Amino acid sequence: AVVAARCRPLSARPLSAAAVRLRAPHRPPGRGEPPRAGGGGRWKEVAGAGGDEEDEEEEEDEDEADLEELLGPSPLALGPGAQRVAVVHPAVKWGPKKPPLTTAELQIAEAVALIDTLQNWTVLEKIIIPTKNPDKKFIFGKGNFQALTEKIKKLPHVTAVFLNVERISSLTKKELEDAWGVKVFDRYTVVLHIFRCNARTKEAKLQIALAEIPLLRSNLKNDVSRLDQQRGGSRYIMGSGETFMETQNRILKEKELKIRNALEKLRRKRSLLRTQRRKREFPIISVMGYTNCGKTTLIKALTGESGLQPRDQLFATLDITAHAGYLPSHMAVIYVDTIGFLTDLPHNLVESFSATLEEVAYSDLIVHVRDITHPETILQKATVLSVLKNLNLPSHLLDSMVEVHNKVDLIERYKPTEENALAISALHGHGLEELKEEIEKKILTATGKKILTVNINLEGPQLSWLYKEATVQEVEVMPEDGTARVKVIIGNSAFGRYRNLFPNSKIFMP
Ligand SMILES: Nc1nc2c(ncn2[C@@H]2O[C@H](COP(=O)(O)OP(=O)(O)OP(=O)(O)O)[C@@H](O)[C@H]2O)c(=O)[nH]1
Ligand SMILES: [Mg+2]
Repeated sequence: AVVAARCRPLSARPLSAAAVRLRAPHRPPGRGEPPRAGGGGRWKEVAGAGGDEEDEEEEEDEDEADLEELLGPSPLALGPGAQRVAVVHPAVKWGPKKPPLTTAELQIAEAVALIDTLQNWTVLEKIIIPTKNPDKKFIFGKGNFQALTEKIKKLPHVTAVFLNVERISSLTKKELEDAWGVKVFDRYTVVLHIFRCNARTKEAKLQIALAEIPLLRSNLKNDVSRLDQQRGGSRYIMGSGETFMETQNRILKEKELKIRNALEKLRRKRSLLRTQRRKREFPIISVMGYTNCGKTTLIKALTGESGLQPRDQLFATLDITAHAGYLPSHMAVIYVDTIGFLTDLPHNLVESFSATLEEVAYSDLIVHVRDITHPETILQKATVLSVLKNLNLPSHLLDSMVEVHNKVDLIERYKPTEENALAISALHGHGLEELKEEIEKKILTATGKKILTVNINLEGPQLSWLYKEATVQEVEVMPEDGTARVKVIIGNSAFGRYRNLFPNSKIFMP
């Protein structure tokens, strides 16, 4: 079912609590102790980072006021109004600019999917227009542009044109709007609008505000050149010695700095969270993939967490969230849900979210989910891999990545062609046991943990030591001689210490 977020201006929505501290629902689990039995523990990121709570609260109130100012209504917000859209796709049919691995039809289908994501926007018309070089100012050749203009003018119900290019300059936008008599949006504006509709946490909102700065800057340039023409030269603001352009630029720069600082602050708290996760030694698994491939659905299936909301919508998830689950040997792990990728996602937008993605570098394993039913699944894979490559992740993370082919319930007798790929249906729960086994294998390698059985004397301190320092899975008591066989998951260093402390304990390696 489509549960699209209703788009309201930012200011109308209350700011959510800062998303920073990792806290289990009831009490924080001790080391090696799973977050909650049964595989459904919900991990929330909530305000405050521990330590001196009162000071923090005061500081937070101040921050809150600052943030509210930064996150005030944006001049670029498109507003909640309905739009009836003509999607225009400039198609390069030949030459070096022709995109590989896709067709104009598939590209326009994705553009339509982006528009469909917005609740009260509808696509009335899809137009593919050939062009040699979509990067040119007017995108189309003269003849094609005229034909297109006539076509658009004959569509009286259309209120906006979505020009499926990464970005158009505000000057071009204005000229096109004048020629067509309707609003014109590029991919950047549409994706930004979707992000704005879906942003829930402060961090996501700040990232969007940051992504807007380059747009505001280029708008400013045009406003100023228009003003200059109107005013015929008097460019200084009285007495300040600063031109209008300089003042506005300074204000933008200050705003950008404030946003970056606020983000930095949130991130510092997040790194604390990371240390906490590390301390508890829960392996971290980042679930990544193209938007709408089923990441959230998979995490929901793996953790049994009912609060997660997968949606048939692009960019449903904008915030990184952590969720606890269990592997077959009862090892507790944390799955991290991430923002989805998109081909030709405007560069600035990716950049503003890349700090969020940098978190991935701290995980122990990446699971790459693919929607194998999507006609562009190969292009999507290439996009995801190229973004991952640009994140400068440690090479062992890229090498150990688990590739998952999702939605196989929609294809009869699906068999992956890629070696090592696992076929699953996150929605129907097929293939999840095999996936968990595979994840466990890789996690054990990545974290240097071992699963082994040790023989202990029940009268000695071994058992309580193991409970404290490792994850105890099974205890089989031998009443006749007062010993027990204990199956544990244990890290390398703990294992070394165990051997030193209890040299006589018998160890059975698997
Ligand atoms: N048929 C089928 N549909 C699935 C499966 N997994 C996910 N879906 C559907 O695909 C859509 C997207 O699922 P999500 O889990 O929200 O995808 P996501 O990757 O988290 O998407 P974003 O957060 O928007 O990037 C939803 O409508 C899901 O019900 C599957 O195994 N089979
Ligand atoms: Mg999601």
